[in-house]
Amino acid sequence: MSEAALKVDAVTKSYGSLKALDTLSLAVEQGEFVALLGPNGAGKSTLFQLLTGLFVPDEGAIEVAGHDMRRDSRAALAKLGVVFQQPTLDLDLSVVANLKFHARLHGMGAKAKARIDDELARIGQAERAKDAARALSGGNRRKIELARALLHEPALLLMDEATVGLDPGSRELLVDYVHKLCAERGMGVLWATHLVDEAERAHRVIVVHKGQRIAVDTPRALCETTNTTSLGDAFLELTGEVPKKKEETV
Ligand SMILES: Nc1ncnc2c1ncn2[C@@H]1O[C@H](COP(=O)(O)OP(=O)(O)OP(=O)(O)O)[C@@H](O)[C@H]1O
Repeated sequence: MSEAALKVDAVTKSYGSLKALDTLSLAVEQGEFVALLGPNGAGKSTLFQLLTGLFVPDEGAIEVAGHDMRRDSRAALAKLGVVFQQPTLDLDLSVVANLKFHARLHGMGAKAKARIDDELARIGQAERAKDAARALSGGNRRKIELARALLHEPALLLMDEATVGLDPGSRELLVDYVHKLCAERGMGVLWATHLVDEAERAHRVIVVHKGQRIAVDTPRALCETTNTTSLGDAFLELTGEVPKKKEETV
């Protein structure tokens, strides 16, 4: 069997007496789109901080494409692409300069230019290459962040609430594009969200609540086991929390 894009084995992380993650295990196979669905405070951000090497787990292990995050973090991180919830482009730099900076961080050398041109063209942003990032809409900035995350051809793409703040059209486009990436490139995707409609087309959905994995299955199987007819109702049944379908303005 081929190597998993991601393996998380019984990971625990506490802040003082609060267990933000409690012996959480999950896997993402190559070419698989896995949605990590949980209400605010479920522990999704904490998990992503561990997956990106910002913090280490108190217990448990993480492997990216066969590389242990603790023992071989450089190799593990080289196989990882990330789009964070918070914008991370330098708005004063051009689109292409933002991407070149990332390419240098990954030591991409001479092949960087071709990879940048290719990813920008695929995501429909080639003609914006020389524009300042500041001149782009929120949806287009997110596309540039995604193109950047793909430059070094990661085995695993992490999307951390990556649609927050986007209009419904841009949200849908991003979800579609990432599904296509899984199918065409065989990349594993872990898509963290609190929005149930973004998880509906996932190959598998992992429901997390209060730091624990409470269910993992296909959307259809989650409905069957909870005797419900929609993923939203299954989520309510499993967590007791009313699911969110779209960004709510406060
Ligand atoms: N630095 C911290 N110090 C103390 N508690 C924290 C810290 N970061 C997170 N927590 C707590 O840990 C729990 C999990 O938080 P986390 O941010 O990982 O959840 P989340 O699912 O990503 O939610 P959100 O979408 O609101 O960020 C919450 O109860 C949160 O209050």
